[in-house]
Amino acid sequence: MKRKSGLLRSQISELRICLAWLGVLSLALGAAIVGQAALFAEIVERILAEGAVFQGIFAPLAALAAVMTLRVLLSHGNGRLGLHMAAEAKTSLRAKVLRKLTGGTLQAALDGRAGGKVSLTLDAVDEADSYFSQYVPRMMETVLIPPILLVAVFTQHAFSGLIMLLTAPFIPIFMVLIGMQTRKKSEDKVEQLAVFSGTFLDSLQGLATLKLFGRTEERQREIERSSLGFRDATMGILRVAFTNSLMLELIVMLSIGLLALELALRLLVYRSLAFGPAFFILLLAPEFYSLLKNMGTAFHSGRTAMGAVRKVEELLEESAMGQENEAVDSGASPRDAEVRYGGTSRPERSGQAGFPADEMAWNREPPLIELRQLCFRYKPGGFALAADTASIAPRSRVAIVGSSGSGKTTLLHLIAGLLRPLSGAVLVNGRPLADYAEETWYRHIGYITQHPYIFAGTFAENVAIGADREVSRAEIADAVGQAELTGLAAEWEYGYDTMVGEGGRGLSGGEKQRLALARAFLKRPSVILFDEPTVGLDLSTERILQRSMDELAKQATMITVAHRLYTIRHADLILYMENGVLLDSGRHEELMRRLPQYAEMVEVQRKGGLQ
Ligand SMILES: Nc1ncnc2c1ncn2[C@@H]1O[C@H](COP(=O)(O)OP(=O)(O)OP(=O)(O)O)[C@@H](O)[C@H]1O
Repeated sequence: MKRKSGLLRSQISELRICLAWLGVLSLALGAAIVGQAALFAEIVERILAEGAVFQGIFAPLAALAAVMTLRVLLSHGNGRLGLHMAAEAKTSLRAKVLRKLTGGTLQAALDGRAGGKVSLTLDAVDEADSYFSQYVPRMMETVLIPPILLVAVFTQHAFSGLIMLLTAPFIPIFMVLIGMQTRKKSEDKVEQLAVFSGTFLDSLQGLATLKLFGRTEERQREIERSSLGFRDATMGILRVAFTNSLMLELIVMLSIGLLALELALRLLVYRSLAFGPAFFILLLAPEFYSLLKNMGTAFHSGRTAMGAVRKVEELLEESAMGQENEAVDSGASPRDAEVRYGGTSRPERSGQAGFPADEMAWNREPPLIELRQLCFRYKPGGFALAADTASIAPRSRVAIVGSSGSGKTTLLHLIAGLLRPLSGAVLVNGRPLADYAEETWYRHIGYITQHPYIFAGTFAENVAIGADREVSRAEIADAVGQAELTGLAAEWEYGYDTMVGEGGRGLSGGEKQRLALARAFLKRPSVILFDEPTVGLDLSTERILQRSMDELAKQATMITVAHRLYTIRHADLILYMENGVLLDSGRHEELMRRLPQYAEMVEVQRKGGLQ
């Protein structure tokens, strides 16, 4: 068994009380098993040896019924406790994962595959179930009950006890051997399953493309191949598992057989043992071995669960480390740490000055935003961004420009606080952004991306998330009107109550952006980040977008990743990015004069007719 992970240890320590109860129940269960065997042996001995009738065995029979009932109740209690522990542990693990995923930066959320994270949150956490519902209770039973049974046997007949003591280790040893044999096969199976699901999902997502290129049959064969691979891997494991359980049964049978032979010889040939104790030992032997066998089964589920918990732990460690580095580098405060770490205070970070959550009190008045020696990397050795200095005045219109991949979106995300710089800072009203509480900052920010997120819900609900308060239908209608979307909703049968997003009706790219605008009208942020569409929208949508942006910009600072010459020329400040470096900043005329790359870009855009 692998070393117990820190996360597992902390989960177990959270469940200390349940574990203590589990111990008490297991001890009582051990006593009940011994009592049941003793009473049963007593009754049989009275009937066979003493020829007792019903009156003679009434008392032990009643006691046996009571002990058996108690045993059932104790087993049930153990099961319930296991399930309770599993539920508690899963809730706590899932909460930890979700807190990390939602409390972290955009960067942490972007790292790795989305599917992997979903699988981690749902599947891996579910797999941890068997550790608490199976492995822990079975282990507790195996550690506590067999010694009780052994002591009981030793008190009756030491030699039989010795046989049980010597044969017992064969079962765990055999289990370990099976584990070693199936480990590689299980890993193969998981890999085959990943390949199979991957191929299947890819094919589904790209069905249209595959059809257009006439590649469906080829893909079908590939799916077939990977599904057969998965089947073979599963069958391989089942083959080993069946053979091994046969072997295991054989070991148990041989051990019990050996014990029975020894007892029979003592009883009948040497006559050195009475019937009662011999029968009692024979009743306890199957219980003893079956407990050890159960431990073997639990061992396997425990092993899988430990792997799953390890995966969860890696995710937690990864994001914790990433966030800590970023936060320390950017001089984040403990208050910030509290927001990002989901309330976990870190002792090594105390001593820095903290700021109250409502510190950002600019009362909807746009703040002064400054960039100071900003450095950022997604990954070591990868794309690097450097922005020395720039000052964004309140209510100004800023255009971030540059060629594709030059880092415009990255800079926008850094300004938004969605990414945290490795060094340097984004100053908001003279104070590093990291000093402010996340929720407070985001309350003042509006971000209109090229692909706004539309969640499954009604159209009205989708607009309403723009506000951080309860909003009336009239307010929603007003915002929708300002984004010039009223006509669209009016066409639908259920109007504002029409379901949109996943499972509902679809929206075009332009409609989605206007919905994002409606959200912004509802929120009225003092800083608006806008990722201008790269593809040309139709003329009427373009105009609506322009009018809406102009309206929103009256009371806000507008920072746009700009592609249209109109936006660029009318900007108060243009930030020109090249290969991740903020090369120059200034107004259109200034840059035209002193930055040949900029003049060239403008020329290309002009020729492209993007005005
Ligand atoms: N999550 C990420 N992880 C690693 N690298 C990334 C990530 N996002 C972007 N990059 C890389 O960072 C660089 C800058 O990307 P960015 O999206 O900021 O460019 P851009 O100027 O906005 O491009 P475009 O105009 O094409 O949208 C690119 O080389 C991109 O591949």
